[in-house]
Amino acid sequence: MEGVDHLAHERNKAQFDVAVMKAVWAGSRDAYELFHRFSRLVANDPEMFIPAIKAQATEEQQKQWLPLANKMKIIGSYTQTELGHGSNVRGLETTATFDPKTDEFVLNSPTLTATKWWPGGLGKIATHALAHARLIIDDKDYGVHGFLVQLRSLDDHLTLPGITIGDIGMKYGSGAYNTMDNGSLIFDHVRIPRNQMLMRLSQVTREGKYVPSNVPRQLSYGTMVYVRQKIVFDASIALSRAVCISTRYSAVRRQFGSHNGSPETQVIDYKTQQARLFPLLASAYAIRFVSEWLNSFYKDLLQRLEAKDFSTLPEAHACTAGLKSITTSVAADGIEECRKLCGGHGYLTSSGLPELSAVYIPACTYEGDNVVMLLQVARYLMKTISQLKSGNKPVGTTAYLGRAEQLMQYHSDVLRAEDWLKPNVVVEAFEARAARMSMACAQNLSKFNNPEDGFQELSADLVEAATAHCQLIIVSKFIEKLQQDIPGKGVKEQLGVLRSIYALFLLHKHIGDFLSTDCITPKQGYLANEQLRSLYSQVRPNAIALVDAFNYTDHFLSSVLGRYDGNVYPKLYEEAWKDPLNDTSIPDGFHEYVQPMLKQPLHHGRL
Ligand SMILES: CCCCCCCC(=O)SCCNC(=O)CCNC(=O)[C@H](O)C(C)(C)COP(=O)(O)OP(=O)(O)OC[C@H]1O[C@@H](n2cnc3c(N)ncnc32)[C@H](O)[C@@H]1OP(=O)(O)O
Ligand SMILES: Cc1cc2nc3c(=O)[nH]c(=O)nc-3n(C[C@H](O)[C@H](O)[C@H](O)COP(=O)(O)OP(=O)(O)OC[C@H]3O[C@@H](n4cnc5c(N)ncnc54)[C@H](O)[C@@H]3O)c2cc1C
Repeated sequence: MEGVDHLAHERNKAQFDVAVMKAVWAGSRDAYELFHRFSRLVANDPEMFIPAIKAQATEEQQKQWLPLANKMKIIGSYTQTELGHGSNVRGLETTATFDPKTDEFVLNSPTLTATKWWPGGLGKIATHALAHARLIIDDKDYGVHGFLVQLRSLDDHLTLPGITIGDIGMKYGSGAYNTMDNGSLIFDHVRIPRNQMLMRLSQVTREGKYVPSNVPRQLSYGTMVYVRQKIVFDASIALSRAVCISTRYSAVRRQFGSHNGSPETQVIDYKTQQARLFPLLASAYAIRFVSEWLNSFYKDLLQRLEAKDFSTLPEAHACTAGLKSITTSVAADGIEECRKLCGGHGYLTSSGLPELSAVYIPACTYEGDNVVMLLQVARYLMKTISQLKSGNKPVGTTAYLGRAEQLMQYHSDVLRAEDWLKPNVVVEAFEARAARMSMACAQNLSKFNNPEDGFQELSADLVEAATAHCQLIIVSKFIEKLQQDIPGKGVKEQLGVLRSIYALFLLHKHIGDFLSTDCITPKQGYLANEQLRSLYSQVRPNAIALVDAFNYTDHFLSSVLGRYDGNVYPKLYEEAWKDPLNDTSIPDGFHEYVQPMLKQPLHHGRL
């Protein structure tokens, strides 16, 4: 019935102050930015074009281009990936050759695989590209740099001479990413003025002299680092949306369990449903808190870069790359699990889950393929370990590697299930696991004469070590979050339950790592799982309130299953009738194609 809150009985069970939890969830961002962030998932380009100009253009170039971009007088596309290269930026083939006679660069796509391919906005709407191309001066290749290129006339939007542009076609399912004109672009000797090479980091003089960057060349990758830390925040939005839908629906859905006419059992009360759903609920909170930390870490990096302090740049790259990888994988897999948690109705478009999945899953690929990103983390870990011998004391997120010797001797002293509720017990186990996995890789790498051969041979193990490292970061930041002052009745207690669920779920899922590195005993692993079950029972009465704390409107969720009022069945039925297929009783084509078959005479009893 309209206006009735079918989940009121669930909301009344809450054991904490929901208003405070809403503020904890929103953190430093207001509701607008939460919405704005998610809506940008499919409108990605101003997302990158403008930050890239800020990161790579001189003050003078920024003065010229930023006002135009900010006021949408030009529409830019971050045009890096090509048909033949996306992950390997240094392998890009587009060229920008300096012509000293005319003081111009000539942009060209020398091969088919040099075709720019994927950039958002490029296909139909962008008027300008921030094109990444190999800088060539006097036949010398100086590597990939950024160039601002006008693609279309600002009068009639037609493509300019030498520019061939198209959309790359339909993408995955009917998902919202088909509203994004990811495009293709071929340059045929297109000339641009020299001052349209972004020259904050390195320059080309009028005489054609290359002035190399006096800062780490990787700063030219700065926009990707910026977006990767944003993507971690986006992962918390996408996952929490799916968890909100499936939690509310799990409380509405009843199946089996009726005795003598009693109501059937709410599926949220099944331990299997809890074991699948509650770790995702905990993960949404975990990702939100690590994204807050990462955002502050990134802001600190920017301040340091302003002061030419590059000390945290390698760690910032490793953290943004690794956390982007881990959190997008968890969110993408979690959205699919939430669809399954909703049974058949989860597969309906009106559940909001298929669309959410279709629009979200490329996050595991764009802004850095998730495996390639974890390999970057692995390189960073191996480098950190190789520097231990020279007395280098790791700090920050690798500080635990400075205690690697001690961690190699670690054995968990967990005796009872509740010992796993102690944050220090958990962190030690996760540090020992991560340290031992990285040290084992470093040990094995040292057996190879050619370190690069070793790295390739061991890359699967290295990815697992990088995963362990990133999961340690997320667990640690969740624990740190709860060391802050958090007011409100029961709020910290509930977050403590989620923190333990997040960590012990990971321990259970990756029990092989913990056992094979001899960090814990099988018995201690069993006790962790025992404790998980008890934790799920503690979440159960608070589950609806914990997803209410995301503060999402029904409009934002766009899900019949995730409605705040839980009034699912009437609305499911109502939605179905909105489908144009139900505008007529007899479907199009029936008379032409089906009826003739039905009318066919029977021959000897056979059609
Ligand atoms: C809502 C959001 C919507 C987003 C829409 C999607 C938009 C996009 O997809 S835009 C295109 C994104 N493309 C990518 O992310 C490409 C991924 N590839 C890369 O970033 C690079 O090719 C990468 C890092 C894998 C390799 O770079 P490469 O220059 O070959 O470096 P590599 O040789 O591996 O490492 C050299 C050094 O640079 C360091 N380094 C590499 N990248 C970075 C970085 N970004 N910052 C700092 N240091 C870096 C390495 O750690 C290494 O350090 P050290 O020498 O100390 O070991
Ligand atoms: C929806 C969407 C939007 C995008 N928007 C943009 C945009 O706006 N601008 C832009 O420039 N680009 C954009 N891209 C492109 C995107 O950045 C690239 O697709 C992404 O970086 C992955 O690169 P790739 O396609 O070359 O994958 P590949 O690297 O070819 O990956 C293929 C497989 O090879 C593996 N692999 C690759 N290298 C290694 C290695 N060294 N070791 C082990 N395994 C490896 C990968 O793990 C993966 O399994 C977008 C892509 C998508 C899907």
